[in-house]
Amino acid sequence: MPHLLEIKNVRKSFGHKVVLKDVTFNVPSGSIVAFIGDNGAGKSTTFKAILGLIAKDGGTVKIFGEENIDKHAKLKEKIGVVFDAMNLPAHLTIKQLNKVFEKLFKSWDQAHFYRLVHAFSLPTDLKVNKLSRGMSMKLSVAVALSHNAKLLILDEATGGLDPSSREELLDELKNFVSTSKGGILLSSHIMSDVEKIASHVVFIKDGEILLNEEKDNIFESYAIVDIDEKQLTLLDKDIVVAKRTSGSYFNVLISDKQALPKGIPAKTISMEEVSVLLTRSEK
Ligand SMILES: Nc1ncnc2c1ncn2[C@@H]1O[C@H](COP(=O)(O)OP(=O)(O)OP(=O)(O)O)[C@@H](O)[C@H]1O
Repeated sequence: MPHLLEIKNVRKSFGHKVVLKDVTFNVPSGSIVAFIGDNGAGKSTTFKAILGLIAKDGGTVKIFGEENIDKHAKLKEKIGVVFDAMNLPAHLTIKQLNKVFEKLFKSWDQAHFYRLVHAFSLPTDLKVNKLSRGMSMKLSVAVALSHNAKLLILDEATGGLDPSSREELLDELKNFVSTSKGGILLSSHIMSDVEKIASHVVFIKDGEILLNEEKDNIFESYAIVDIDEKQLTLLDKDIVVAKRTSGSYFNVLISDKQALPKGIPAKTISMEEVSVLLTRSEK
């Protein structure tokens, strides 16, 4: 079975600025892939290239095995999208929106939509332009989750939400994947969210994928070691994922703690530390 989403060697430049360099990764069914990178790393540009909102310079994007999803209206409905600045009709209330989406989507699930609206504590009689930023975000996610999508593409969907709303939303995303066998690609700067729900993590820096790995594998096999130059020479180069100089020491992310030479202790790691080390690593 093809992956829900396959991105292969996608390239994009704006003028002379190369923004995406051979970006390659997949979203398998049943997975939640966290797309992580600093501001300006290329996450939104990748999302736009996936959705055909910008023309890519090269590479392929396959959604549900199809390269030109635009030609398949039925399949397009199976994608739920949440972008930072969503344009939901400003002068409609949630109740009115429900009616619009009922007509727009063949598989609109009103009961599910209202369940989410209540779970997210959203007011049904307030116009969209009177909702707070966090409320609008939750509404966008409720919409994306209510038309029987198989693939969700969420750009910063939990940013700006209070901790309890984030928890609620993450639970709904997990619920979506386990009940629909769908998949989610989400970008996030909140590493605690990534630790909680991601099955895979893809790190991007300056338009280049630095690491594409199953999350559990990172916690089981990866480690960060603080070592001096002499110890660095003892490390098997194949296990060095990223390296950063810190005074006379090196912080090194390695992919196999079993392969560490004796006497070099491995620290337990958090996704936050992995992310910082990867994004600040030297070439
Ligand atoms: N239309 C455009 N024209 C020129 N440069 C652009 C355009 N869109 C994006 N860029 C540049 O591409 C790079 C990647 O931007 P992108 O929005 O993809 O980053 P991001 O990873 O989503 O960042 P953030 O975490 O801040 O949302 C940035 O350097 C940005 O300035």
